[in-house]
Amino acid sequence: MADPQLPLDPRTIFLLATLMILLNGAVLGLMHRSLVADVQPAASAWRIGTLLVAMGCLLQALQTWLPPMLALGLSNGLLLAGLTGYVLSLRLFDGRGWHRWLLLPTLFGTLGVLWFIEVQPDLPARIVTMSAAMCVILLACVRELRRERPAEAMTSRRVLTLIFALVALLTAARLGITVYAPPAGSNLLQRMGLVHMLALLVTTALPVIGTTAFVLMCLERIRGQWQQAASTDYLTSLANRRTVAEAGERALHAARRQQTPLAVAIIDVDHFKVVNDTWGHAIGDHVLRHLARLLVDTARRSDLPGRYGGEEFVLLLEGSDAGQAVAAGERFRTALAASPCEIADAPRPLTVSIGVAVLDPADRSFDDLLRRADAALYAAKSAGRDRLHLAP
Ligand SMILES: Nc1nc2c(ncn2[C@@H]2O[C@H](COP(=O)(O)OP(=O)(O)OP(=O)(O)O)[C@@H](O)[C@H]2O)c(=O)[nH]1
Repeated sequence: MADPQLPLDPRTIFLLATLMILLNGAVLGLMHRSLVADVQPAASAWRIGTLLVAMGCLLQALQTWLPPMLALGLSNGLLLAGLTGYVLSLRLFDGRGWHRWLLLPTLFGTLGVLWFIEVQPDLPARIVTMSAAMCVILLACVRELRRERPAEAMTSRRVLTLIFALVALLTAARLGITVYAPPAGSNLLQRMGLVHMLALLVTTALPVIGTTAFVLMCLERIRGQWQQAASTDYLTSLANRRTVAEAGERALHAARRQQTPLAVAIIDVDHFKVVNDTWGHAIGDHVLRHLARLLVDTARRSDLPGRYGGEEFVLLLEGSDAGQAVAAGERFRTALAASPCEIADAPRPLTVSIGVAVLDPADRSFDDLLRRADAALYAAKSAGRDRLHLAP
């Protein structure tokens, strides 16, 4: 029966919550196959967590018809285990795994609740135990969410952090109020105060709102992966041709505006066909990755190394004049001479030819600058390879 003092009957809240949580979990289940493989384990753990919370809510709703051990002990245990599923899900989302310490708050909370039902019936102590265990798990979720990768700033992740932090805060408030003004009687459903009611509402809303935020987090991860795939070269992970062209165009406008120098170097491996023909395409790929690593290692932080296609690399040198650009190219040639690539268990010397061009008032676009660097590269090849040429 509805308590006339309360705006909502707690049993109705629990039943509605169970339904909403199950529907929300079902949406996540339907989406499962559309998620990329690396977020699927996290999504599965989230779904299991959601299912456990839903079962916990259902038992809470049915508590007047069930023995207290079953209704309260099991439902509280299921709620805590479900929330632990969320911690595990967030760990899996970031590539971390299961840890047995994760089970401790659920064990402590469930055993505590059972103790204060069967051995020493005490409603305030039960609420304090359950709230304390919940707070620990919710704060563990906040902690996991705050370990954001710097390159992956996600709005949905911050929203989810806020949701978990808010529920933790309300649960802590419920704990505090229970300590200072313990509720009388033994049945919380019939004696629920406003803070208890609010904490209950927010806790039951958590799986619903949280699942939406979690789905958005998965989608943001997928979008990031697509952007990464579209802007980088699959073999070397360097910026691809399109990214370099876009960055080059932006750099050209900035250089014109700020009257700063800009240069570009095109680097081409000498006789690369021989590598492929002698050792096969896989070794050729290995050589290209070796060169890409060296290029990254020798470039300054402000330079953009990229793969322009085939055995051709490019280095965008913002703020570099002719002297600095030539020095950057020679630095790479020297590094390559000092680090021959390991092929078939032996170091094989490789050489490159480099064409460098510095921005000129006559260049109308980044393409013009590249064309001059390409002509300089051609001159370097024609002059016998293993050298750098600066475009006139
Ligand atoms: N392994 C591998 N080979 C590639 C890739 N892209 C292009 N190539 C090979 O790169 C070679 C380029 O050969 P060429 O254009 O004749 O140039 P080269 O042998 O380096 O000769 P020069 O540039 O004139 O010194 C070809 O054998 C291509 O098959 C790739 O992604 N992986």
